[in-house]
Amino acid sequence: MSIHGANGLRSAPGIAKSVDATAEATGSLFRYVREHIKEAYLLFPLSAVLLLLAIWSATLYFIRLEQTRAQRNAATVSLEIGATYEAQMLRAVREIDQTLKLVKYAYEAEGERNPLPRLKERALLPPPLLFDVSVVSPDGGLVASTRASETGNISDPDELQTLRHNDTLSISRPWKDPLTGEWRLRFSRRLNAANGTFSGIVRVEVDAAYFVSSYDASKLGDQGVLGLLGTDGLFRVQRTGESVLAGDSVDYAALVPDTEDTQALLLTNSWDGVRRYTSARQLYDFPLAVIVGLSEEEQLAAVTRQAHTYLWRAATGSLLLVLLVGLLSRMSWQLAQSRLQAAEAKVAYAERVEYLAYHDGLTALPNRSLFSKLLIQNIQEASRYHRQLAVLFLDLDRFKQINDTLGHDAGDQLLQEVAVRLKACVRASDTVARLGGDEFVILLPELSEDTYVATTAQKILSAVARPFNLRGKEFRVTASIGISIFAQDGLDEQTLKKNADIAMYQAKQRGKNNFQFYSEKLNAESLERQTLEIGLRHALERNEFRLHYQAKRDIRSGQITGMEALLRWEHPDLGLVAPMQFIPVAEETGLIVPIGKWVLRTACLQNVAWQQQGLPHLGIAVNLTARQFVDEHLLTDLATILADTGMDARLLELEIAESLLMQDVKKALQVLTGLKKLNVRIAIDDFGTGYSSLSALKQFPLDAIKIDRSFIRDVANATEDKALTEAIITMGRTLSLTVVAQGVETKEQADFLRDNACDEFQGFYFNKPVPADQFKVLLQAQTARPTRDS
Ligand SMILES: Nc1nc2c(ncn2[C@@H]2O[C@H](COP(=O)(O)O[C@H]3[C@@H](O)[C@H](n4cnc5c(=O)[nH]c(N)nc54)O[C@@H]3COP(=O)(O)O)[C@@H](O)[C@H]2O)c(=O)[nH]1
Repeated sequence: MSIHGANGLRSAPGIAKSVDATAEATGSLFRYVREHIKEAYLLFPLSAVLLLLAIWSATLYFIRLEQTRAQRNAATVSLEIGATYEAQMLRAVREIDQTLKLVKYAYEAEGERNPLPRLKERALLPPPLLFDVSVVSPDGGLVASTRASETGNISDPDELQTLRHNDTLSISRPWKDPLTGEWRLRFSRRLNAANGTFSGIVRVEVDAAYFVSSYDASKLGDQGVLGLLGTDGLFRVQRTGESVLAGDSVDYAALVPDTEDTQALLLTNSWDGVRRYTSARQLYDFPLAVIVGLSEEEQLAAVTRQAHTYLWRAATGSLLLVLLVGLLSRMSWQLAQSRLQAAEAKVAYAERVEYLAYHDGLTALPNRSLFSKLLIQNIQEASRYHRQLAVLFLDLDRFKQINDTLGHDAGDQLLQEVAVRLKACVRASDTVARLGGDEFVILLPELSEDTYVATTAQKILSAVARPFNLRGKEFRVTASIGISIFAQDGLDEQTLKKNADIAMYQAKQRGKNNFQFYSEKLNAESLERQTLEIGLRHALERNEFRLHYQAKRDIRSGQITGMEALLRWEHPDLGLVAPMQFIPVAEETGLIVPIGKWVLRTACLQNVAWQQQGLPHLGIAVNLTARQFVDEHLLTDLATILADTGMDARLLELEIAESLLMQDVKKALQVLTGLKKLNVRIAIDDFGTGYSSLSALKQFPLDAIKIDRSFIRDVANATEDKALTEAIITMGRTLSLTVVAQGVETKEQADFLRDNACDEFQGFYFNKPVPADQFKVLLQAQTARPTRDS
């Protein structure tokens, strides 16, 4: 707050505020001007203001100059006229006084009672047209006069009274002649008798206009004044233009300077209120002063007109300049604005481009690039301050299914909702990003508590698991999360992301809807899986797959009744890879579909080849996985393969796991019916593990069941397994299905199955899976010498 005044009084807060605000506004204005001074829209007006200042300064200067000159001139003229007028009046009054003195002399010295005729005769009197000379008795009676007939007021008691006691020149008050209406003046002197007593007066009467007859309108104008003022302050006569007046009273002392130095003063004349350059001079020896006045308005009229012309021109010029500058400034402003707008649009565009470069268009979350940058920054900080951070890799578990069944719009809606839920689960300082598809990644830069990561991961799982409302229906998805921690699981961005991905994969493997922390063990598994996956992608084209064949034998005769084609992968580095290792990877990646087609085609070709070689026409079984089973092209592909290879469909058996059929009975029935129409045989694989209902089994168009190896393993000893195996065989027989026991490894197992009327065996006890050439030998041997196992 500011303190004003020496008394230390503080100003009121409101005033101080408004002063501050004004100062601030002024400061901002100056700053703005300073920053934009080079802009034409400011430069033009500023230059124009300077130019206007110059124009108006010059105009006003010249006007003032001319006014001063005119004023001086008016004063000078007033003085000059005054000097001339003074001389005229002095002469006129002196002449009048001379006449009075002459008559007085004639009266007193020569004793003439009426000297007027003699003096007139000798032409010593002034012209009678203008002057009336009279002799008046002490009582005011007219003794003699040059006027033919004396009219009007001939006796003036004041005048008589004054001269009775004084022997001076008396000048009367002006009086108006009642006959002519003209103002008149009388000049008188005392007449003495021989003994010196008052004997009357001699008088000269004059038309007052005589004294202002020198009024020259060319010099004095219409409003000038010429006047004869008595020392008593009474105008004896005054003339303005054609108007002759008398009798006005003024302050003599104020009007007539008591000095030799006469000046013309600009005064408002009290008798008519007109401002005039007024000069006044007292007449030497007489109680009179001459007054000359030049009207200010008239004297300055020309200058005023000139000034108006100057002002008009300056105003016109200023207006034109303002208009021109206004126009130029406006154009320049518009140009600057459009430049500014273009620049702003450019900046906005750049910002938009940058935003798009770093954000996901669907969820508005940071994208992969931005996440990488943030992760790198946070790793640097965590490293500097010896802190931990966590990267959570999240993948939705059933997203593809929702996308496929509900469409991409619903999928997008789901992803947006997931993004919102994820953000709600973390702190503002954490980062949620979308990498693409249904993959999200979360950065927890500060792990305040040991349990924070796990708590957050669990919170996320719960949030995602809550139902989503898509297209008016409730849907549920789950998520799998992999977690890597800096610095224990990686020191750089790539490693942390990769390890979180590995952990996420493990979470998927472990049943989904869970989270896993990265570990070295996980890494090893992941590496192996990666190696397999990479190799699998090229295995077909590199012709690395082989088929081995395992015999199925009749339980009584021991004759080979058929065979199962089993896939093998000859990996260039890993050697022969077992199907249990690579088939799950092929299933997950979808590679099982082309690989499965290759198996079907190869098995059929081989079977047809053996038939053509004269070997027995035996059935051949091929396994189908879940993905193959639901593949929409399965039936057409199969029909094509059968047609291409010339394989008898009735000799081809497809083995489908019981658990797979039971997942979706309706769908299974639909596919099995289609397969059946192609005349292929259908066998339920791993029977006993899938908890089939009898009603479902009855619906399916089946040909065989293969009792799962786990029952056979202890069938000779375990009572429960015996009972179950017996029950399965009975059920198979009831449904008229061929019952095959798989995984038979011992004589005891074979005996038990034979005793319980199982139809066929398959297992190492008889044959292991072998390559085609070796299996051919088996077939040839059987053709030559039928065998019997008993
Ligand atoms: N979709 C496809 N699945 C296939 C294909 N080839 C194989 N598989 C599946 O891989 C699983 C493992 O097969 P594999 O390692 O070949 O094992 C088979 C036999 O070697 C094994 N077997 C046979 N007799 C015995 C035995 O006495 N003891 C014992 N421990 N193992 C034995 O059983 C496997 C065949 O089982 P099954 O298919 O249930 O008849 C396997 O589950 C195959 O399904 C393929 O081309 N496509």
